[in-house]
Amino acid sequence: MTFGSELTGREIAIVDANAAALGVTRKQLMESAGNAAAGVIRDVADADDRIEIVAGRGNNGGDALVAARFLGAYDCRITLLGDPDDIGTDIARENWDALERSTVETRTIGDSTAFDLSDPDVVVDAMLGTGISGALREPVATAADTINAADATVVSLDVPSGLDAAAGTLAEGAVRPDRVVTFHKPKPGLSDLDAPIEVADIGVPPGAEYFVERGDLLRLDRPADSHKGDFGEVLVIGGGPYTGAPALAAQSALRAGADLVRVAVPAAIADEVQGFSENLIVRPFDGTQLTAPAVDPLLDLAADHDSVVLGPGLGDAEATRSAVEDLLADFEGTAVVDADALRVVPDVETDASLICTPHRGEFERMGGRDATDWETRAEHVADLAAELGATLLVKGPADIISDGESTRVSRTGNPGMTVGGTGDVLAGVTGALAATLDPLPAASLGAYVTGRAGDLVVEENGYGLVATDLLDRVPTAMWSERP
Ligand SMILES: NC(=O)C1=CN([C@@H]2O[C@H](COP(=O)(O)OP(=O)(O)OC[C@H]3O[C@@H](n4cnc5c(N)ncnc54)[C@H](O)[C@@H]3O)[C@@H](O)[C@H]2O)[C@@H](O)CC1
Ligand SMILES: [K+]
Repeated sequence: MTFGSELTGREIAIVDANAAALGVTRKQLMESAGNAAAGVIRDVADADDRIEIVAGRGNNGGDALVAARFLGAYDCRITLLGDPDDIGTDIARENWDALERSTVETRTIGDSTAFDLSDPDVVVDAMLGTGISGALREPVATAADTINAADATVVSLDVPSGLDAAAGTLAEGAVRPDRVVTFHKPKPGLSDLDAPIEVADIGVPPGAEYFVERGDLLRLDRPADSHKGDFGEVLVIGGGPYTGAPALAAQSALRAGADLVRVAVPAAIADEVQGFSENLIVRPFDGTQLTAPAVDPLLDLAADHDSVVLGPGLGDAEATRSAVEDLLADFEGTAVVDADALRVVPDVETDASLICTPHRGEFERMGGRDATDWETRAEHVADLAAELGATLLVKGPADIISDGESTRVSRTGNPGMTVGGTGDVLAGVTGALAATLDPLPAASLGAYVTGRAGDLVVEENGYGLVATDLLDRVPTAMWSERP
């Protein structure tokens, strides 16, 4: 299991979009949800019972419209709260249209004063599901009061209307059901209810929570009222024997949306690094490579950033290795650790939250066990992540991401990306994402976005990709394919 045992509103949207990316449309899921709901309703209803289905204009209502088709043998009436023209989604509207052409009795009520129930035995509450926002508005509020006052068995679909599944709290006047049939997984707040809860399997494809897919992009948010600083400041520490790597990581962090990126490199190469781009803010430290005297000033600088990318181009000199060790030992923030800096991770005690980005060889040098198939390797990645207390992103044809508790697999990317420098791009992108997201989603999206950027390059140009090609595809991969 990769997501939690309960899904919040955003996670449901992610799983739903990932299911679509894996070939199972939301309409198919709605069909299964409606069918499962009808099964529970048949369970509570006698053959000659009168069933009132109260549907809202969102997909929660859509589920009930499907259920009504499966309940053709019953004396069943559907009430749509609001105007059919205002039905919020195509799939709910298609199901409404289908019902209207059928023999099922339908009516629409827009005005709360007109809401009534005709003494039903069973009421199906499908006014609001996980799409609720704020306090109950009319006509839902009055309908909920009427349903709560009715002498009928109330079955809520997915959640009782009025339960805010993001917060796990009940709005005032929420429906008080006798039974709940919830779809795919329990939602926060359901376990606090008195009513029995059934979880219906609606055919979400296995893998929708495991694979990192397009739906995961829904974790990215850039609201219109954003301020400078909301998307984080990133410090890249690298360079010495190599100059291009830290510059590439820093530019990638900028492309991935960080507000500000500083790149700390040895003074001897500062001009050369600056020469790669006028967008870079270079912060030199003394010397030709990272050594002990730079550690304290770098720790001070790092404390002012939301995340650090440590490693690109540092090289493997002994003095650098022990400086990296000292740096990590005293750092308490979030760091993406890449390249030669990875060597010290198994031996270092740190309070920092680390995201390590080894390729397979580096993973084995860190103590990870190899495997010929990626499913087994995924277990080994989880084992080492748990042992190290770090998040690992192990690069390969399928990137495996684990924090020891949850494991994800990203399948974007292509053989053209074995070229030098793509690892620096991944580290920079992940560093930018880690400035605002938790380590596991940051690393998962870092892998997905960098791989997808590489796929976009290859789709356009064919193979012969170089790492700098990825830079301007990073924003495209992040934003233009967001569901
Ligand atoms: N994987 C999924 O995401 C699936 C979701 N399904 C269903 O889809 C539901 C979510 O659908 P939607 O996202 O369309 O949202 P909902 O159907 O839960 O609610 C959206 C509607 O409620 C109105 N509304 C929101 N807050 C209100 C308030 N406080 N007072 C009165 N009206 C309010 C909105 O204007 C909108 O018309 C789930 O609960 C579930 O029943 C199922 O079809 C199966 C698959
Ligand atoms: K409901």
